[in-house]
Amino acid sequence: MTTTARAQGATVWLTGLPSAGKTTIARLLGDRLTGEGHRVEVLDGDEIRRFLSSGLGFSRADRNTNVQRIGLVSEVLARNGVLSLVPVIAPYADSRDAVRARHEKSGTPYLEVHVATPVEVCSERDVKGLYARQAAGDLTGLTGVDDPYEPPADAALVLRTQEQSPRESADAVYALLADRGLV
Ligand SMILES: Nc1ncnc2c1ncn2[C@@H]1O[C@H](COP(=O)(O)OS(=O)(=O)O)[C@@H](OP(=O)(O)O)[C@H]1O
Ligand SMILES: Nc1ncnc2c1ncn2[C@@H]1O[C@H](COP(=O)(O)OP(=O)(O)O)[C@@H](O)[C@H]1O
Repeated sequence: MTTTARAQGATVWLTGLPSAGKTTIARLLGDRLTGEGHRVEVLDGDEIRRFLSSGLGFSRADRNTNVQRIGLVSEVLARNGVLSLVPVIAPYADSRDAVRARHEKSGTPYLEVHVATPVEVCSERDVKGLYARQAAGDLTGLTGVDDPYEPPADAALVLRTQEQSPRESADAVYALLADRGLV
């Protein structure tokens, strides 16, 4: 057991379109880190929206509120030694920048990972049927289709998941954490 004594936490924010692979990668990575003895939390977007952000929709203002709430929780966890994995779309650069600034203020590591799966691939995967609903006219404001997604200009890592297995993507994030001395 060489890693359990480490108290250094971090936020790893996985940003990308619906069905890009954010949740899959966070869960695989979380399992690996937990198995190695790290303290890990996955702040799942859907779950947060059922509780902490219940009542919020998908307007720009509501998405920003959602992201700031999650950013606050994640920073508190990370500051206290947890590796906090955040698979949340966070489509707006200014929202993500505010989360980054919150972490910088407390000297807490914040790593942005762009799960950069092209929209054509995401809409093929369509894990939750959202792309089909948008195409059928049953849903509007879908990120990457008829709502904005501002790709990060300064991501610590960009994942092209259409060319990788989920395990390879999760391992690439693990390698980033290792490179930063966080695992
Ligand atoms: N209009 C629209 N646009 C985007 N996403 C939508 C929408 N309606 C519902 N959903 C589903 O909501 C899931 C959680 O979204 P997030 O909290 O990550 O979004 S945000 O950061 O607040 O923009 C998000 O989860 P993921 O598919 O895991 O990304 C979507 O499945
Ligand atoms: N390299 C990869 N990384 C992550 N997911 C992948 C990858 N290749 C294929 N997939 C598949 O893409 C889908 C992504 O779904 P999910 O993780 O729920 O996306 P998101 O959380 O971004 O909405 C899953 O069915 C997953 O198996």
